[in-house]
Amino acid sequence: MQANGNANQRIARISAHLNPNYPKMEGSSGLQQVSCRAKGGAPGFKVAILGAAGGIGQPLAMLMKMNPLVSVLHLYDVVNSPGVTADISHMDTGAVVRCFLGQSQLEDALIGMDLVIIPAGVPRKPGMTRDDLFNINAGIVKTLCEGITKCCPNAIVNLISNPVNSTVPIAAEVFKKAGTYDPKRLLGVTMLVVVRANTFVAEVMGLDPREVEVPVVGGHAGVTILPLLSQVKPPCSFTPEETDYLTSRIQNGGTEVVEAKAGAGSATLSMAYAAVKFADACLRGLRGDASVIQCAFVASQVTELPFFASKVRLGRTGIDEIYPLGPLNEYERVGLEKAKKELAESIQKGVSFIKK
Ligand SMILES: NC(=O)C1=CN([C@@H]2O[C@H](COP(=O)(O)OP(=O)(O)OC[C@H]3O[C@@H](n4cnc5c(N)ncnc54)[C@H](O)[C@@H]3O)[C@@H](O)[C@H]2O)C=CC1
Ligand SMILES: O=C([O-])CC(=O)C(=O)O
Repeated sequence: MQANGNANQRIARISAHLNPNYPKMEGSSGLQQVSCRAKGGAPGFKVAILGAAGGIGQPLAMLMKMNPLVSVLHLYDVVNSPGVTADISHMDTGAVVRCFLGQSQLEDALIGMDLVIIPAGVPRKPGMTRDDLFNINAGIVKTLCEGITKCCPNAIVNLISNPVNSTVPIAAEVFKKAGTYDPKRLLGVTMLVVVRANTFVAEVMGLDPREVEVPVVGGHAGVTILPLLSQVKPPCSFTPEETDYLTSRIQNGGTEVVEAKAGAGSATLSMAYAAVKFADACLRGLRGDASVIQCAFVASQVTELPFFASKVRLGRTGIDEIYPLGPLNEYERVGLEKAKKELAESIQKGVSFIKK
């Protein structure tokens, strides 16, 4: 009897981890869920993904479940998160996975998180700009960030939802309103353009993309995406034609995928890869690793604009240092002026959405 009692308690505990609605889910087999939870849980960080059932969210959840720095992984969405959680929780890696479904479970999803990754929102279709997503995604980001202010105001936030040039200022205003804003902890994820830039430069130069580092500064849409080809590592020199080709391909990489997917969304797999690369950098910073440097769209004094993407060093409390742009060539100086003009409007649009 005692043994059965303990076993039942274990099953209940396991099922509750998988879905906080347990035992409301009694119709489903508790035993089926026994295999869904790793024993104990590895030491590490607690990470929530908001929008976890989406095109980015699913592969992102899978890759975060594989990250040894993650001990607890909360998967939140307004639809389909139970299926994604059940699926991913069968992976025999250390992180414990928990499901959260619908607005009423948002706060539970966020309590105690160290890192919150937000890929919630609608993606582009051919013919749309990222800014065309503003009307829907601004409200989604606002609601999710209000949850963060209440439940994990000290978490690092990685914001993926587009238009990043406006959603990051929206998040900042929500946090300011709640009195929880710490600019060191809010990062717009621009890693995908860096990943693309490394790949495209490697292709042109006949290099291994893993050995190429291209700083990409500015923002995350069209001309606001400014690759600094004069600062590529290893040092490369490009003809004017190569510079034009690479700049344009990097700036339009998102559109290239949107068009190839022909109405079925935008980049999801490469984005999940980039998001995990970036989240891992944030977690290594939190752990105290030295010299963790990535590009991100952050509150910044690098230019006269209040937000700008450039290289940042990540540490125990988020951003430890924001690096200046370094020497630019004439092509990049012209690009910078164009980028700043569009960025200023997108930032203001985000700020006004909350301040209106
Ligand atoms: N920063 C970047 O480099 C990139 C950003 N994106 C952006 O990421 C966003 C998501 O893209 P996909 O995953 O392809 O879209 P998707 O439509 O496949 O997935 C979005 C998910 O968000 C969920 N969602 C909607 N409203 C929500 C809410 N209020 N709370 C929680 N979840 C909610 C949906 O249910 C869905 O599961 C888009 O805005 C897209 O433009 C996409 C690629 C790159
Ligand atoms: O292009 C889009 O809409 C999605 C995105 O931000 C990217 O792929 O860089």
